[in-house]
Amino acid sequence: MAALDRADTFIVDVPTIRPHVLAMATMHSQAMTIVRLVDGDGVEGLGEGTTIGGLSYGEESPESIKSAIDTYILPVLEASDISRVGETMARINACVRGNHFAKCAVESALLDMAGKRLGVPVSELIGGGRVRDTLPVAWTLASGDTARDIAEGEQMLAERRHNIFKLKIGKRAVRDDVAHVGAICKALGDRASIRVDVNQNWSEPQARLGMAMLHDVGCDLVEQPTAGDDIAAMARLSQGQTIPLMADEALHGPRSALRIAEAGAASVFALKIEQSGGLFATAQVAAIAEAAGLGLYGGTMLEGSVGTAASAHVFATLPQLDWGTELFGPLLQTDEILAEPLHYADFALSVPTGPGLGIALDEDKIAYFRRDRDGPRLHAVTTGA
Ligand SMILES: O=C(O)C[C@H]1C=CC(=O)O1
Ligand SMILES: [Mn+2]
Repeated sequence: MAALDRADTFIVDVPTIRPHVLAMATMHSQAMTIVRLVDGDGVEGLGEGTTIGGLSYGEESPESIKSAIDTYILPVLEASDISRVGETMARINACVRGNHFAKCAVESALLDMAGKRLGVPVSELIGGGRVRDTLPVAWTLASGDTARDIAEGEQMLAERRHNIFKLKIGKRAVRDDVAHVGAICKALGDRASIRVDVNQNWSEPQARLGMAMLHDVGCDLVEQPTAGDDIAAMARLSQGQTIPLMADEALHGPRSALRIAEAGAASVFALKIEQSGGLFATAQVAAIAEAAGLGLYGGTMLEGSVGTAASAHVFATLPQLDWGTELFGPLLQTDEILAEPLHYADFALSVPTGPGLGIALDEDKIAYFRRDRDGPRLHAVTTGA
């Protein structure tokens, strides 16, 4: 039996190392909603709820994640035995609909505490347990400028940090975007895998043209070219094109995963712990993909180190992770909020080995970056597309 003793939910704004240009927003900083739970024995659990560009990516914002946790989820935790993670999450699911990002942050904190109590990493508490200690990590080239992207890619290859690159497209005309991708494939493509993410910004005819052209210039994968809620269009594209289509925004947990798999609407799933509704739900999405013969990729919502560590623990349980991961979120930020940063080397991220998530916050950094600190504030800065 464990009872909740203290909880703190706060938003942390950390600048990005350069503007990050996506089809729907340009990021200059990242806002992470961190939840810290402490039980009666002083065991602490951490979770993170993070999205991209305020409300421009999905239906939850940093502020709504905090409000859902404080107003509706904490009262459930106060009345629960929080050592029983599955039961506690079932109680939360019974009285809070949707709000997957908020639930994921809380489930992550509960699993962090459970792992610490049991003396095992969170990865041993998910699915069949941990099967790998390192994860291949992609980097997103999204400066908005082709020459700068190529220089950045060269630097990542020289440092042996990344040899998988995702390009954010969908903002410009299809042919201009393909020219940008083609130039990067030509410069880096024999030493790296180049993929694109359209973030739903193409119509079906644009996607038909774009996917065919992208295949011809040497691109390996197209992520969410069209609207995530139009499964029929995704199925037509996925079955009619040679280049593989990866589902991202279309995936919201096991039910949507089953619908997409049944419809043949993707050949790869981008797994995201927040979009799926938590770490357990992500493992269920992965199981559906594996049963359907689909490829797996470990996705990110550009979380900082807490959410990235939680994602890494889930992805470390997957025997087949054919497309690698993109768990580079902490590297996009100017400052690290962990006492000891996550370890990136040789094109891979090391999955933490300590009990729970295996991480601890840097309290000085948190005091400085939390939005509700005293003194001058850095507000999340995001410009529209
Ligand atoms: O996949 C997305 O849409 C979100 C994200 C992942 C990498 C990146 O740069 O943005
Ligand atoms: Mn995506």
